[in-house]
Amino acid sequence: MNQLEVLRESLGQCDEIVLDALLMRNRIVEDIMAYKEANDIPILQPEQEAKQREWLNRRMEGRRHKDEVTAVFEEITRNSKRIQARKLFDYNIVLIGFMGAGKSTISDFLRTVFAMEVVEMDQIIAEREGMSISDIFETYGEEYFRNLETELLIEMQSKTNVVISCGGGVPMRERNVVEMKKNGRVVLLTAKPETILSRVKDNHDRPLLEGNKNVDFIAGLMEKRREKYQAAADIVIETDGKDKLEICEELVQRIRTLDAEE
Ligand SMILES: Nc1ncnc2c1ncn2[C@@H]1O[C@H](COP(=O)(O)OP(=O)(O)OP(=O)(O)O)[C@@H](O)[C@H]1O
Ligand SMILES: O=C(O)C1=C[C@@H](O)[C@@H](O)[C@H](O)C1
Ligand SMILES: [Mg+2]
Repeated sequence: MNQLEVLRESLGQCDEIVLDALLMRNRIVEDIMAYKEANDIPILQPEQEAKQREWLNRRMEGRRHKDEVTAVFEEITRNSKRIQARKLFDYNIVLIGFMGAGKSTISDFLRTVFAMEVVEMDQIIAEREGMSISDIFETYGEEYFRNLETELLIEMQSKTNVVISCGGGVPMRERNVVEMKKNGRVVLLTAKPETILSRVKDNHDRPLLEGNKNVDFIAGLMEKRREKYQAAADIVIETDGKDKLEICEELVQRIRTLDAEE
């Protein structure tokens, strides 16, 4: 063997070690999940990720290829999260609820902890149409917009492990509820009108609430929608006084219970 062949042989041996270590690591990730489930330990423990990052920083301090190694570990972490998510849900999570209930906040947190893809329905529809939701309503009318919502829900049925953050009016159409349930668990996030007001009062991106930022208006609109929201929901989570970690942990545990019952 010439020197090049020797070096390639060594590289191949390194790849074997990396491959075995990755397979072993993935098995351990699954074992940790199973242990948490069997012992009723919280599934979400974001402090673990921080500890692993600190460990890597310490180990790579002042060493060559720190950025490259860090990038590999980031990808490993992302994949571990995806393995966990796939073990927990083999369907989509559909978040519904009143404006300010926390659909986007919880979607974003689920993306952070489980590396799940997030579909913000309003945002995707606005991007695809090349105009804001208000402009779509004005130009083509509400029926056109509602049809786009239905089509997007149907499109999502071919995917799994996606978090769908619905526009506020999505569950008002019965057909939409039928479509979202075909490959999704529907989670209704609720909050008291006072909580909603405190969350949305300084924001101007919610046309329905502009000029209506008071508890009476919010309570009235919420009551009008309550029945349809409740009817659509597989799970209802009250969010008042809870942070996003508590809400996501509750979501995971309630979904597990629901799956176990079926
Ligand atoms: N559990 C929570 N505790 C405290 N603040 C929260 C909580 N959930 C959301 N918020 C805050 O409330 C505001 C509204 O939340 P978010 O945008 O997630 O609501 P949404 O349901 O997506 O609303 P919309 O239907 O209008 O899109 C944000 O500023 C967010 O930071
Ligand atoms: O509650 C609603 O009917 C709506 C809420 C927003 O998310 C947008 O989807 C649109 O403004 C309609
Ligand atoms: Mg939102």
